[in-house]
Amino acid sequence: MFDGSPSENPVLLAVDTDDAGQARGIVAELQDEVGGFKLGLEFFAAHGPQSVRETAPAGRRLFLDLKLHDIPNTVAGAVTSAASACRPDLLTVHAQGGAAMIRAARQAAEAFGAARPAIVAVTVLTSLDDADLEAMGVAGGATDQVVRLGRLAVAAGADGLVCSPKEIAPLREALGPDPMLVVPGIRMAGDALGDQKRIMTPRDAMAAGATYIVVGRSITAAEDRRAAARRVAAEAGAA
Ligand SMILES: O=C(O)c1cc(=O)[nH]c(=O)n1[C@@H]1O[C@H](COP(=O)(O)O)[C@@H](O)[C@H]1O
Repeated sequence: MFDGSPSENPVLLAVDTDDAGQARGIVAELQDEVGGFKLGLEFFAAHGPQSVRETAPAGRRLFLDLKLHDIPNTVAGAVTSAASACRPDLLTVHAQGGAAMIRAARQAAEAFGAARPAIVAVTVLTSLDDADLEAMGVAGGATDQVVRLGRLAVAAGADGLVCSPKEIAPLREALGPDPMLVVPGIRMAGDALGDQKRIMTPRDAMAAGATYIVVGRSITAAEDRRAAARRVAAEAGAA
């Protein structure tokens, strides 16, 4: 299976668009600057799995971000369908789906043998802060909740976790060096936050122990995307 070992370039570029031509253009322009590409719900809902496969370049990681969150049987079926159709290296589920759901996702992935996708569990979205969690009945703040969900997800068979950069250190302390930590909520100094609330720079996130960083608008919204991608990759320590 995809082992998640960091290669020279830990930057996964989030290609968030419903325009297939634009997505292909971004991939063609930046495939030498990043370690892989994330295609998510916006693209998948518009164009489906075949187009995901056609857009992902060979030799780069494909992160299929569908954030599956349903009963175990349904998630297992969705993992099977998505893995067959798209052959992703990484596939997301929501940790809040619970242990049985994560176990079912992992079991479904195992059927693909050595080529199986890594199951990565999203803990607490980076667009939420402590007040948002409190409003949803989660007391104790984002860090506690991320560590709680992270322990549960890894014990249930998740290969890795999605967390904000703020929780990398507490997760490493709780779970050690093994779980793959896939980290969005990345901004270069001075960039607009947009809807993100728990953020850090590429340099700080990598120094804290991220395996991969997920970067979208800091690169895709830049006037010169290639230069922006190079700056992010250089900060992240890419060779
Ligand atoms: O699962 C994710 O990738 C994800 C989880 C999360 O908690 N926060 C988050 O921003 N993401 C994704 O990471 C990307 C961040 O994009 P930018 O904010 O443009 O860098 C988006 O594609 C989000 O879907």
